[in-house]
Amino acid sequence: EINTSRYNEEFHEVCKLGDGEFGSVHKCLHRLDGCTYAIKKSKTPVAGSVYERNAMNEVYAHAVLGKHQHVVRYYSAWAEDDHMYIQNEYCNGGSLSDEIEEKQRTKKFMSEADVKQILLQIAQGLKYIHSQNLAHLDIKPGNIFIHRNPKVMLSPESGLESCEEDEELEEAVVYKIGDLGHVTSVTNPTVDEGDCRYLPNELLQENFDNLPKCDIFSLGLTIYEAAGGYDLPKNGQRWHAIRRGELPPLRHLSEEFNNLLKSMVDPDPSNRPSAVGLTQNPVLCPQARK
Ligand SMILES: Cn1cc(CCO)c2c3c(c(-c4ccccc4Cl)cc21)C(=O)NC3=O
Repeated sequence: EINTSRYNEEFHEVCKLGDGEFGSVHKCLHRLDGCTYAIKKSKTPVAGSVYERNAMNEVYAHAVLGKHQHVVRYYSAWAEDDHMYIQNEYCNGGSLSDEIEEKQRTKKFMSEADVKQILLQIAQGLKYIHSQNLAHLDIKPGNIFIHRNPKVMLSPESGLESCEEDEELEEAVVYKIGDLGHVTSVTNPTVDEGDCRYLPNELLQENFDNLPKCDIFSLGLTIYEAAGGYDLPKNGQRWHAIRRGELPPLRHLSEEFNNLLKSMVDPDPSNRPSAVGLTQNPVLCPQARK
């Protein structure tokens, strides 16, 4: 028939998850496999525009970044009725931005242990993205999605606990890097920078020599904000002070953790830890995980 649409045929639209100038994202139930997905619907970008390149970057990046526990999984993308659709893994816990707003509303800070967990998990996601010679370039709370696994009670006699010693046990709360619309190659970048609140100065000066360290800078400010470092400035004196490495220490966090955050936003990218360095940093995990 004329109005056959893969979107409507294959999926039942449950609810809207968000929208913006990019288009809209819905929580959708796949009629056949019974699984829930997040599907972004956006207007077909004008051929040759930066929007088209971003749209293609996003799909290429997802295709290259197959399956990783800390990167939102991609399933499919298609075009129909003058729109583009991308079908991703649905994360049921909202975004880190939602969680930060919740903490600000209830006047509760995240504990140092909580923010260390987020930092370690996202560093693992960045380690994977950077190992594929890609950089994300838009790391921020709104692009980190949360998935909460049901509590699986493994009683010892059940023998269900992981038989493989080194099997990555499903974590109760999993943080995942999403929105790959700004992802670009580290070696021959076509940079369309993300949200200026989280970007290092060198990127705005169009110095693309060390894009992975731009992600580290953005992650540092993301964690600083999650730890209760108030809303970050978009410009002005405070914006420049942070880019001079002046990050006011957070009193409820340890000195060593404050120093780690400070090193992540160092004005000199070479002084910032790499994603690999972060995943091995004893401050984040006493027994440094692999
Ligand atoms: C606004 N919004 C809310 C959510 C659910 C969080 O609990 C969400 C998701 C995604 C995305 C998304 C971002 C960028 C590109 C494509 C998608 Cl589907 C947007 C999302 C995505 O890829 N997976 C999501 O769960």
